[in-house]
Amino acid sequence: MNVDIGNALSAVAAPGISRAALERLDEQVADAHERIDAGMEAGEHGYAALNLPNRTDTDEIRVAVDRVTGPDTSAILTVGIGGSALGAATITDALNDADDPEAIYLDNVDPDWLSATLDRLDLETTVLNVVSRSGTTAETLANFLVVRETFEEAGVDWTERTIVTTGDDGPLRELAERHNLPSLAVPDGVPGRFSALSAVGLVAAAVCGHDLDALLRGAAAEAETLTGSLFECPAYAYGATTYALDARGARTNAMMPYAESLETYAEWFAQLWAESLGKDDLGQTPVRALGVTDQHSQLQLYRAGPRDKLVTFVTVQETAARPIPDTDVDDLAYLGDASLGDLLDAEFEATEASLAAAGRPNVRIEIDRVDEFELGGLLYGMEAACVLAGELYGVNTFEQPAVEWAKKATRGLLGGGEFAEAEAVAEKTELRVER
Ligand SMILES: O=P(O)(O)OC[C@H]1O[C@H](O)[C@H](O)[C@@H](O)[C@@H]1O
Repeated sequence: MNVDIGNALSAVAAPGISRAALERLDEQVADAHERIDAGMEAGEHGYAALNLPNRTDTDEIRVAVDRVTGPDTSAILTVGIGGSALGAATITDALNDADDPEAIYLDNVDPDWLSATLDRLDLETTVLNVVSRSGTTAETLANFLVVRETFEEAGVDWTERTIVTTGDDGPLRELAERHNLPSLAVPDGVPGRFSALSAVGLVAAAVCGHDLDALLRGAAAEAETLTGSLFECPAYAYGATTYALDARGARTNAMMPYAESLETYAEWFAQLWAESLGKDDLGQTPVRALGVTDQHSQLQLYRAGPRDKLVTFVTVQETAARPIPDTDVDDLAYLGDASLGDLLDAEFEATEASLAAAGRPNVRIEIDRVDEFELGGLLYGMEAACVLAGELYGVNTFEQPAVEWAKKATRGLLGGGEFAEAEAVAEKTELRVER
């Protein structure tokens, strides 16, 4: 990926960063890089994720997947949530076409939606992919139990078509062993939201026939760029710029890919950014947007609302050729000389310029096309950017203790143990207005 931070400079935007401040920040980037490099070298928790391009065994994934797939595989149903769903979903949503098995992600426990999803699937030809790093996440295990029962009720042997990815121990690991299911391990030291380039993110891609090695090659090429300077490393340029802009008031980061196929990528980015950096009263709020759709929904606010935002564009250089047909309506004649890709490009350039003209900071991330290689680079680059930003903020990038509170409260409410957090739920302050 390439990154253009020109529109984040204070010469263009407010908030913005001056060239001199960038030079000073680059010294901090050099120190942070040393720390990251040492963490990678030692395989330390979290930093180990940046070693995945050279560590993930794609043959092992393919062998496991071969045990549950066949030429008639019509769908892959992934049961997982957060980091155990969003990386895989980003990849299959970006790369799948109509001929590939449908990739579905059960990352919610909404009973209406779950039932409707299961009702429309041909379970005989559906692969079940259960993913949980901890093996204990209530939503994932509850959904799995419901799905398993649905298979049984339909007379379909779920053990023949289920693949599990989980940690070395825990309830899911036990279940995989008891039923002799093909199973893969979440690699040591890799938090869920950094695991897209491991079995966690790649099983669904393998079932859908995508080139896992090209994904990893793209990530490895991005890893090669990690050096001690933001001026030489696109990932660090992005991480350092977002950090600097946040410190200067851009508290929100709107991730806006200009490709429908990258909509889920913005969701993945939101978890990466929020859970990694949102601690100690610090962190930039990620917002999901989509070009061009959200030009007609959110752009007004981004251009004229409070000066508390950075807009991050992701643009794709090559898109499919799809000419716009000629028309005899005079006012629309200009469209006939263009393709939909030309229109998309023009809309992106106009939006980027409109923000700059209003002095609103924005950053452009460019990828050549939406394919395995480029996507691997984008995912890796954003992870490295996040790790760098975490170093600059001085937070513990790889934990998410604040999420635990609600997990305990939920468990307590369902009778799964004594938790003080559950009692706090009953103490809610009310000021109700009823119809
Ligand atoms: O993979 P799992 O252990 O099931 O965890 C799934 C997700 O749930 C948690 O609540 C964390 O906040 C996420 O970081 C994690 O990705």
